[in-house]
Amino acid sequence: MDFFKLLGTGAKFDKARFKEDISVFKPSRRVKHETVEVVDTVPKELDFFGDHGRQKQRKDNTTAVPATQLSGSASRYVEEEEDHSPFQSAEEVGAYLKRHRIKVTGSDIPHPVKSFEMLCKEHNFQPFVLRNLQKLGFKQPTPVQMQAIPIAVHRRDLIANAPTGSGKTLAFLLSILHQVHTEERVGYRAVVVSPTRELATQIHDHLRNLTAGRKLKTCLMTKPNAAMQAQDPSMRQKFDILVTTPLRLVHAIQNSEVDLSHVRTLILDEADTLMEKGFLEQVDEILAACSSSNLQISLFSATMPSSIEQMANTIMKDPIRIIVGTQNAATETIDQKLVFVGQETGKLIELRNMITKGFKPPCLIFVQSIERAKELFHELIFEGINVEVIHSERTQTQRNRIIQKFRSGDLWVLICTELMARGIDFKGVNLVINYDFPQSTQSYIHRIGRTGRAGRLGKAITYFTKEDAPYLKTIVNVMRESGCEVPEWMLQLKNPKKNDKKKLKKAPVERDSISTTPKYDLKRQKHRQQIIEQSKAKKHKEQPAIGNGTAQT
Ligand SMILES: Nc1ncnc2c1ncn2[C@@H]1O[C@H](COP(=O)(O)OP(=O)(O)OP(=O)(O)O)[C@@H](O)[C@H]1O
Repeated sequence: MDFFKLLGTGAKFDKARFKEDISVFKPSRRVKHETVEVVDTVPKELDFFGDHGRQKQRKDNTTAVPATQLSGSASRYVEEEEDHSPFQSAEEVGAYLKRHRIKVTGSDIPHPVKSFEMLCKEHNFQPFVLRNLQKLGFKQPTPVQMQAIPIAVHRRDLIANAPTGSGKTLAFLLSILHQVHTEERVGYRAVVVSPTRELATQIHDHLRNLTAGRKLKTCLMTKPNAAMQAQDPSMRQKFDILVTTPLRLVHAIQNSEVDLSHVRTLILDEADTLMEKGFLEQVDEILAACSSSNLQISLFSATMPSSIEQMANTIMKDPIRIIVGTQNAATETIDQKLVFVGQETGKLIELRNMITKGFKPPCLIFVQSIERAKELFHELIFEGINVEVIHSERTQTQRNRIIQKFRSGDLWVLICTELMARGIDFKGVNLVINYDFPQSTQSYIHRIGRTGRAGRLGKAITYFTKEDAPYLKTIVNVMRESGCEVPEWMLQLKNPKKNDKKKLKKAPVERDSISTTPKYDLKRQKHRQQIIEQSKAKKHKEQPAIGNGTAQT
């Protein structure tokens, strides 16, 4: 215990430096080659792989990611003089797509746009869209925006696979704005479905910024909003665009609180997760309620396994498919690192070691369960770090408050579960720690994708124990695909069997609890707790029945 306290005592934060760090929360077009501090801290006795297992130390402040690697998906953030004149030939289109690492397949593919101005000139976008984009600091479309928007304007079904933080949200929101603006106002005409309430709220906020100064009405489907529309059906006619989670929308459909018969655009954000068991039935119900024969469906995600694409094809008409960069890879601006920690206890040692040496907040720490999130929070709260924990057992108000605090820089470390792995856009996150090894490649890509967004540099560290070692190759593959340096011997590791991967996805690896309390004490605590609970239950049984014969607790 004292040993851990000792490790934690050095945790100090330089407020001035932190203020400087959070300035990157502001939108920026330029890749900032900030100093990326790599703290290579595996205690020697725990360094299973010795020096081989470490990435090359990087303490430079200029070429953390070589400029050449920033071509393609990240090139939009590097100021470059582009020719914005219309395309003259198919060859020119091909060369442009290649330069921005956009692969597009399908029939009759519309040309990409080179600039937001081209949306007005060639696709009749309203000038207010351009004005609002300028106000928000968006000057050049990102590769996914260049190609996805014209496809949507041509009302084609779309499957878009682009890296985390590459601007997929703006891609689908701009398409929606163009569509709804030109139509008669008869209620909801566009619906965006996203897997979590946090993400839906973020998308809705983004939408409100884009529609500022216009009469377009957007609705974030919440319980009170649904109840209001149930009480007063005339309200439904007033809204144009709906942003929602699947479950909330299905409730509203079942209670006849919404009318989706005029919906012409349906966006499934984080589509691969929405098309998985658990959400799929809800998505089916939503599709059935969007009864217009003219329905256009778009799927967006940073990960799109082929099985999901096949399933998606069954609900789409002649879709066009976009892949930006390498399919199902992590963003290239993230420096990824794997750290062997021996056993569970090694993780806390490693984390405290890093805190002691100093790191660059804001930092997100992912664990595999709510219980573990609570445990880790209890360990870190006494470290003098500004830390919070977020998971689905916290109330919505608490969750909103925590997210707000993390965005504003009041929180330095946020411990979270898978709830925060997808879509959430914290621009300035410097570091993601996978305290618990992710349960799938997709989870890894999305988790680490909370850093290195919009062309910024980021760092991701994944701890692993002996129990995780059989799955290591899945992460090694992602690292290699996204241009990270991986030692040859790691590449020689065996891929886990399909069945094992499935098993891991269903249930995480069993782990000892996160605690610095010796196991013996923990057992005693548990035993004491059991005795208390048994005596409570006994008392409860012995209580006389009251009133109608029901015992009150
Ligand atoms: N054209 C642009 N120029 C500059 N910044 C942009 C542009 N488009 C989007 N961004 C910014 O990039 C960041 C990431 O965008 P967004 O959240 O849409 O990423 P995403 O591709 O949906 O990521 P994820 O897969 O993690 O959900 C946001 O902060 C957004 O404001």
